[in-house]
Amino acid sequence: MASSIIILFVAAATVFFYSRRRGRLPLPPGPPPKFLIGNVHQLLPKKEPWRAYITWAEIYGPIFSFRVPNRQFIVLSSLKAATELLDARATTYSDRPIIWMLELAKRNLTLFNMSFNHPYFKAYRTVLKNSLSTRAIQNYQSVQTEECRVLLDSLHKNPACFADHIGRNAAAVILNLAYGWKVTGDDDRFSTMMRLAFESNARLSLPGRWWVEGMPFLRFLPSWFPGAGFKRTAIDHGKRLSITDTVPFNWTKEQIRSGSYTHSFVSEQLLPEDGSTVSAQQEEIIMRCSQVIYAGGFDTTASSMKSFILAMVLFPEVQTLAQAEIDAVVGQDRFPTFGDRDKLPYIEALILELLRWAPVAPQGIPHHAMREDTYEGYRIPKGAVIIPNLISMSRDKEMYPDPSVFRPERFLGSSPQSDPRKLFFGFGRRRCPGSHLAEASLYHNISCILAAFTIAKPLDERGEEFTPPPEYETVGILCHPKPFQCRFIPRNQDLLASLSQ
Ligand code: HEM
Repeated sequence: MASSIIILFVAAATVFFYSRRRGRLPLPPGPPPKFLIGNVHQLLPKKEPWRAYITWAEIYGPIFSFRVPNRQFIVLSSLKAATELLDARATTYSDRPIIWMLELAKRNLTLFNMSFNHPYFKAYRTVLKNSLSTRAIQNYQSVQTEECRVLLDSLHKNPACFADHIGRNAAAVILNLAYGWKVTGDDDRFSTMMRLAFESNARLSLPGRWWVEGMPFLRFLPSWFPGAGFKRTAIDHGKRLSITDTVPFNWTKEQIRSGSYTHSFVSEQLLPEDGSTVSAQQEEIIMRCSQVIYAGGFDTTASSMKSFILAMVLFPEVQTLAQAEIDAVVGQDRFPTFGDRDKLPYIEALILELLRWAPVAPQGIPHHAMREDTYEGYRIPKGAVIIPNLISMSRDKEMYPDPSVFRPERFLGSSPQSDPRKLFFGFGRRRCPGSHLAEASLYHNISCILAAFTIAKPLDERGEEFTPPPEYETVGILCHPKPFQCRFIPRNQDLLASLSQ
């Protein structure tokens, strides 16, 4: 009896001592906060807090912290810190912070914002993992091939609007894949609806834009109250977003009912091969998955494709090597196909370099610490927002020497540099489920564009080439190259003529 009491006492003392010690650990270093507002005044420019993270990472190292106003942020700027925490301790770090504007808009059930503990979370991830696996996405190669031909034809006929053609291509592939919907023109009904919804979502989730994110008690203000306009904004945008829940999904259901439908993610899920009935709950999960396929796959792929065009303008020697590989393997009398992919290692390395050189989401998507943790002598408080600072990782000189140079050779040879897929598709249980589809789309579009055209610097009014500046703008959490000019010089007129046949 006495020995049990002693053991209990020692155990309790150890727990007490340990928790005290943990409590005493400091937060990671960071810029000194101001009394009430924290570091909000230093997160500039407001739309692009990741620019401040680059500077702070240089000053404070691979793990630093800041506060906005009473929300604690921890920023991970090295692959080591990100994988040791977000991958290796995934059960602690796979939640998402609450975005109050999305809560107010009643958008908390989309996968991007859904809590790791939500009963639907696992089901969502399983559906997406299975339907976007390397094997499953082969079903969509014909859609990607067909839409790539439309893209090449548009680039040939109207090269000045290349960014619009790229956007249309990304939307067309995703809408066809998700719902079996064929985009027909520039004012396509579903493309427009989804784009507007996407803009609403980006606006509501803009980091640093809304006071309520740092002072959640503001959400209790009645919407008529002076200064509570943010609540009305959330509700208005929420209505616009909710249309995308039902309209495309019900359209596909209607097509299935009529007996004439195109194979898509939704049709495949609603008509299981074993003939089993889909419950109302499963139907809701399928509907929400189809929505995140669009939300996750549209702007990301479009951004990467625009960065590819920019990279080819800025690094013509890479383009020459890539075209030489395509000519040697594929020849000049047909376009590359998915079947050629394994035989085009330089193109594969070019795609990896594209993911690294131009991170689509420079600050990733924030994670959330579900319990208190310690790392490298620092305390990570429960509830902290964890930012994977992908932009700084992409510029890590030890991992990627000469980081601003676009050099696919980094990923070739006997000692390739660190695989950027470990970073740029995210971490832990929130890792991007669309990575295989994204890479397949990039491969097909990039190899076909390089087979068809040489992308060249634009000409000024004197007919001389000039170099467009590599400038980026941020929309929500995603980055795009700012509009720039370039030329698409046809390499093979016969091949291009075959597109119109
Ligand atoms: C170049 C293309 C793409 C890039 C760079 C990219 C990158 C990312 C990143 C960094 C995350 C956050 C992971 C994390 O929280 O740690 C993410 C999440 C996600 N991505 Fe992608 N992605 C791309 C394409 C796609 C595509 C094509 C789809 C769908 C077809 C997709 C669907 C998603 C979804 C649904 C999530 C949320 C996962 C969750 O919260 O559990 N992405 N992506």
